[in-house]
Amino acid sequence: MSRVAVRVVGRRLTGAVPRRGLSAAAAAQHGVKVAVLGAAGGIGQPLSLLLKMNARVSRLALYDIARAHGVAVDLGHINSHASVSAHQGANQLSEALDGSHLVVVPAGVPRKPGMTREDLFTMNAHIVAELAEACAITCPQALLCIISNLVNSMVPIASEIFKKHGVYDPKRIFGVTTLDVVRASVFLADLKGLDRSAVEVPVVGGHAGKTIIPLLSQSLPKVDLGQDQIEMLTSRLQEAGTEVVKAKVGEGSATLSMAHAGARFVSSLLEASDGHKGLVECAFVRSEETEAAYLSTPLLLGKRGVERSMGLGPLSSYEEKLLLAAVPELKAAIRDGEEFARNFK
Ligand SMILES: NC(=O)c1ccc[n+]([C@@H]2O[C@H](COP(=O)([O-])OP(=O)(O)OC[C@H]3O[C@@H](n4cnc5c(N)ncnc54)[C@H](O)[C@@H]3O)[C@@H](O)[C@H]2O)c1
Ligand SMILES: O=C(O)C[C@H](O)C(=O)O
Repeated sequence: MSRVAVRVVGRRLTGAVPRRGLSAAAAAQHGVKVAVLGAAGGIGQPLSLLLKMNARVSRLALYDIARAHGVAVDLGHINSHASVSAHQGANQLSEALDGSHLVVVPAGVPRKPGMTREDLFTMNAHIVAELAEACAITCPQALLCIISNLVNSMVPIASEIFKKHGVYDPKRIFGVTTLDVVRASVFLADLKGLDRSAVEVPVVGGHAGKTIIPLLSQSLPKVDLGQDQIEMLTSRLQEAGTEVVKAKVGEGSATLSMAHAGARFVSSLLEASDGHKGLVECAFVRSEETEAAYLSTPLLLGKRGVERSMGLGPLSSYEEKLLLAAVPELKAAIRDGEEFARNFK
């Protein structure tokens, strides 16, 4: 939930601590390999660029069904630490994944105006299931970060595929919802004239329409808002993806802000894997908080992925109502994903 590392006291997050860098020598020693699946896409390219600049990444494997070579050669000319390799086409997927510590998946089809994220289910379910299966076979211990929509269904699909292969660890499979947190911070900061980089709003639930729930009552710093402002911010956040889709008039959905959000999430995971304490990010994971088997909540990150969920915290009555409305929608999306995975292959 926080771009800077945060200290955790109970479930409250207080005080920023400096983010520590890593020397190239230390990074080489750590030898962290990150694979990007869908690396030549609208998100994949800027995300790969940001990961190329991350000192914790020493090997960056770029996989796509097309155009991976060009992107890899281009990024390979940047004089940052990570080496870059290209893997193009299904027969090169396992070499991309081999030895990966973290796999990030922006592969899939984006929305066009008039579509919902649910409309992407069928196309992206096949893509995510195939990629998850390859991960379960080749790098079952890797942290798996799924960006592809519908996130609310894709995480259950990947989880079921891992279960089929007997390698499921719920602490390692994430639906990336960081863009919601980033947007909520911007929208709140702009409304109140605050420094955008100094505002954090936890966003829970899922990543589609009414399942996106900003917990404005738990913002840092605490901000006084009228009910009309809370409702305006909530509905803007729930429609923010559509705002971008409309603005791009048929050229896809959010890519640059998503790349930033994805790079932030990966960076937090790598930092926590490296032993840094107190890092909290929201993500869509296996959950016991509600009747929905998967939910986005703030998560304390540790060496092996999720250390523990920080829970939902004290909700306002409005936030409780939002959650109540989201749970049936989440359960349906999760059921669709699980059903798809059961019938896969
Ligand atoms: N989680 C979020 O917050 C969030 C935000 C924005 C977009 N998204 C989603 O991310 C996905 C990608 O968006 P985009 O704008 O980058 O789309 P894009 O079409 O620009 O890129 C997708 C890439 O995936 C590749 N691809 C397709 N099938 C593949 C396969 N089987 N294996 C590997 N690569 C494959 C394509 O070749 C393409 O390069 C969409 O589903 C979109 O809805 C999620
Ligand atoms: O809205 C979309 O389709 C893409 C993404 O989920 C977003 O929130 O921008």
